[in-house]
Amino acid sequence: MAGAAALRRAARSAARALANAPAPSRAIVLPERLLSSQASPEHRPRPGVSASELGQYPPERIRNFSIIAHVDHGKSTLADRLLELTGTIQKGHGAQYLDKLQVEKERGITVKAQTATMFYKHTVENPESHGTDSSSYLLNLIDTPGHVDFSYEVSRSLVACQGALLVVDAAQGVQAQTIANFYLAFESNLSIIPVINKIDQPTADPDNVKAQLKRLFDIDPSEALLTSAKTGQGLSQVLPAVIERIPCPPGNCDSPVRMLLLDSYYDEYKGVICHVAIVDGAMRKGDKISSAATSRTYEVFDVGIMHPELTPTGVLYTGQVGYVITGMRSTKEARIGDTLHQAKTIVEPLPGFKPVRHMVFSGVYPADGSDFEALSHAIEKLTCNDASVSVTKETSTALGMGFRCGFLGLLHMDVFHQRLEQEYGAQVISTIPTVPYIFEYGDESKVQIENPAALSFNAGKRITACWEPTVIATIIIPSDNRALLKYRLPLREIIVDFYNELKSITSGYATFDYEDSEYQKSDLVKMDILLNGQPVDAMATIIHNQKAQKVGRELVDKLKKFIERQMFEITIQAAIGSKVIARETLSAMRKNVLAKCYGGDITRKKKLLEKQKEGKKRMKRVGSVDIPQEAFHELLKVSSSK
Ligand SMILES: Nc1nc2c(ncn2[C@@H]2O[C@H](COP(=O)(O)OP(=O)(O)OP(=O)(O)O)[C@@H](O)[C@H]2O)c(=O)[nH]1
Repeated sequence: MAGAAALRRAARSAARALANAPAPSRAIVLPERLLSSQASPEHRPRPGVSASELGQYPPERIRNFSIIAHVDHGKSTLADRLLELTGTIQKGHGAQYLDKLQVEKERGITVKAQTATMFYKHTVENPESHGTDSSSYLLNLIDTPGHVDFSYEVSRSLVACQGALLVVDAAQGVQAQTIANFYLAFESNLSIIPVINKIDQPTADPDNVKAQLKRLFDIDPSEALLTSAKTGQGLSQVLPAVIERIPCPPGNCDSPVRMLLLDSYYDEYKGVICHVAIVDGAMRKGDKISSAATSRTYEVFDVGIMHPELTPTGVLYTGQVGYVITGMRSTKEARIGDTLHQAKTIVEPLPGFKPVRHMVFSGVYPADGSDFEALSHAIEKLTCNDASVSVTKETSTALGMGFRCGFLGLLHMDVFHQRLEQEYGAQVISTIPTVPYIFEYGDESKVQIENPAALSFNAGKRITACWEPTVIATIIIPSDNRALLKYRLPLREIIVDFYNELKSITSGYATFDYEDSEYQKSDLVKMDILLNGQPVDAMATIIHNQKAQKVGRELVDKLKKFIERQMFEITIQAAIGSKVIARETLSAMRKNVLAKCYGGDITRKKKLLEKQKEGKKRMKRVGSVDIPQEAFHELLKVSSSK
């Protein structure tokens, strides 16, 4: 930790040196009433922001910062309060302004990083005149997700920032993602402002949290701000600290324009909207800009800031963060991490982002086979708004045509499915998620297997070795003896239910985070599931050899519960190669659903038939056996852990 501390100090002094804004003597803290009453006139939202107005904010009057924290420590609530404080949004807009997606509102989690531009008047005492000096600042705030699956979003957001508010719950203290996020920010050389939030809670213990921050990150306790995003207490300290402790963005105002493409999404009416951070120069409406990745040139149709909705300004200057709309037809053209620059100039591309590593793969198929085109369209649209999913077409004997998708984790996969349903009305069946394994054949060729069905043990090739991905897991158990545990674990073991189990055995107290690590040699086998003797390719899994027997039995058992009895007997088997390791039989059903409709009530009969049809939509027919979607979902829980 000593090395880290020295690094940290060096980073901080470099950051201070970068901040060429004169160091104010002491900030005047805004009165608390500002937080509870209407925002003052200069902070009220304005209908638009003109180019000349934006021109009044050179880099030294700009601060770009992010809010990072462990899940639920209060990032989005704090972001809301800051937006209210600066008059960017009105009070009483409803919860979590920046969590815009339905899935975010329903789950109460942030999935997508969101940027908002605020205007803020900073007032400092002037010891010479014994009065006060005020200057206006443009602040770009990026609210980031807290869950480990979305740390890629966090690391991307940090590239556009020079500082971060590290929010820590005053009662829970430092948790696993606090550590992960601190290091993401620290490695990006950001100035870190610790914010101990939720001090209104009866169990709040800010002194203890300060001691943890000192011990783990060498943060001076006097640097910590104490806030309650709920009551407003202490919030007036936050923006003055942002101005004073975070350096302004670097960049050359006189160079041709060069910007980093931070994110992109597709809007039905406006087309592709790119979020950008201007590193050098200025971009104006009508300008021609080129992509360093594709060399394509586009005209700037619209440019502006997120205030917090898209607000056209006609221009963006050095250090500013905003949006640009060009003639891009698909987000495939808008590559995240790309450098956009003035057309016909040669520029040094910006470093961009580290490539996404997909941890979990799963097949996504239409619940109703005829809907493939609709699903294809929905996936294309959604991947436009979530570029961290990888998609390739695949065909399954059991499920027909579908897609193999790569995700950052299981929550990410879940959210993707939910968004497909909610935002695009797609009904999907997903297959058991798997991690990417590596297999070596006798001729020393290696393959990465993202779909267990694709692994062939007997196609004339002998498998000589296998490797599986591992992670370094950090677990914090804040009991009487607070402990930080670090383990290397196989990725497969943590992708399903591990977190829930950890929470349940620690009464909800343990927190968990992981980072990907190297591949490790392992003894793996492919297990097939057979229904009436037919292998269901979509249910094949790769599993540790010594667990195969137990998991096979559980899988077969589970399937028996989920597959409805049909007019004939069904045998359910788990097999490794030609060896059956578990077997169950589902006896034939005698009555059919319409048998209940005695008396010939036609409306009732129709209703029942419709209900049956609805149910069928979520079924997949394998051979002659109907399998409900839940069966696929439940299988993944069994096939992962234990
Ligand atoms: N008592 C108290 N509750 C707070 C405070 N700040 C936030 N909360 C509550 O804590 C919960 C989580 O807050 P969020 O702002 O959603 O947390 P988050 O860090 O953005 O969560 P993710 O986006 O999922 O990572 C919500 O129920 C908030 O109302 C606070 O200062 N005091």
